[in-house]
Amino acid sequence: MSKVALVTGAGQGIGEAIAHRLVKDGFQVSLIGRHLEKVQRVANDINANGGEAIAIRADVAKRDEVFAAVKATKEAFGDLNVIVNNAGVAPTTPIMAVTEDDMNWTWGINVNGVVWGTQAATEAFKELGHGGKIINATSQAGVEGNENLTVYGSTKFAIRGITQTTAKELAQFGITVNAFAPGIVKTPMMWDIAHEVGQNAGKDDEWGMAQFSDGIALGRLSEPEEIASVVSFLSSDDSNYVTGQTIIVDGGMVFH
Ligand SMILES: NC(=O)C1=CN([C@@H]2O[C@H](COP(=O)(O)OP(=O)(O)OC[C@H]3O[C@@H](n4cnc5c(N)ncnc54)[C@H](O)[C@@H]3O)[C@@H](O)[C@H]2O)C=CC1
Ligand SMILES: CC(=O)C(C)=O
Repeated sequence: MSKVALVTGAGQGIGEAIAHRLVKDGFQVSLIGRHLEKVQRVANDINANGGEAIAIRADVAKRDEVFAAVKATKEAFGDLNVIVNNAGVAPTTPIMAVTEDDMNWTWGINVNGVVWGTQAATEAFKELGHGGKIINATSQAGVEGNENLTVYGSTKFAIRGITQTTAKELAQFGITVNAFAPGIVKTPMMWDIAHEVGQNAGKDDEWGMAQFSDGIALGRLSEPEEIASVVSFLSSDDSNYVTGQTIIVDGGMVFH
C-alpha cells in the first residue's frame, strides 16, 4: 500500500521538487500552499503523469488552516505518514531596519508554521494508530550567521531547535523529526533575494555565484532536486534510526 506525504509550500521551488520526488518514491501527496492555483498546477502535473496528488489552499501561519489541511489529507487518502514543513519566506533585513512586522510575519510563517504542522501531523499519526516522520526546512543560514539575515536566520536557527526538542518529545509515539538545511538553491526564493538587493532579473545565477561561490566547496549552486533527494531519504524507512538531526545539503558552505 502506498504511503501518504503532505508537503507545504509545494507550489514552486524546493517544495515542488520534493512533491515530484516523493511521488517517484511511491507516495500519494497532498500539496499545501497559500495560492491554490500554484499547488493545483503541480498536482495536475503529477496526476497527468501517473501519480496521485491533491492540492489544498492553506496559510501555514494559521493554526486552524494547517489542522484543516492535515484533516482533509487524511480523509482524501485515508492515511498520513510524512509531513514536510517546507514553506518559508526569506526577507533580507539589515539589523537596524528590522521592524516588528518583519519579525512577526517571518516568525509566523517559518517558525509557527513548523509548530502547527508538527502538532497537526502528530495528532493525525496518533489517530491513525502509527508513527510518522516530520521533516522541517531549515537553512545554512540556520547553522551559521549570515549578514543581513537576522530575521530569516533567527527563524532557521529556531527550527533546528524545534527539530531537536520535538524529536525527544515525540520519539515515544514512533515519530522521528529531522531537518534539511539547503545552501543556495536555484528557486524563486533566491531570485527574490537577488532582486531585493537590487540585482537585474535574468542575471540571477550569476548573482548567486558572485555572492556565494567562494563559500561553496563544490563551486556551484544547488538544484532543487538535490534537496529533494535528501528529503526522500528522510521520508524512507532507511532513516528510521535518525531523529533530531539537521542534514546540511549546501555543497560544503558550512561544516558542523
Ligand atoms: N532557495 C534557497 O536557496 C533556500 C531555501 N531554503 C528553505 O527551503 C524552503 C523552500 O524554499 P524555496 O523553494 O527556495 O522557496 P520559494 O519561495 O521558491 O517557495 C516557497 C513556497 O512556500 C509558499 N509559502 C510561503 N509562505 C507560505 C504560507 N504562509 N503558507 C503556505 N505556503 C507558503 C510560497 O507561496 C512558495 O510557493 C524554505 O523554507 C526556505 O527557507 C533554505 C535554504 C536555502
Ligand atoms: C535563502 C537561504 O536560506 C539562504 C540564503 O541561505
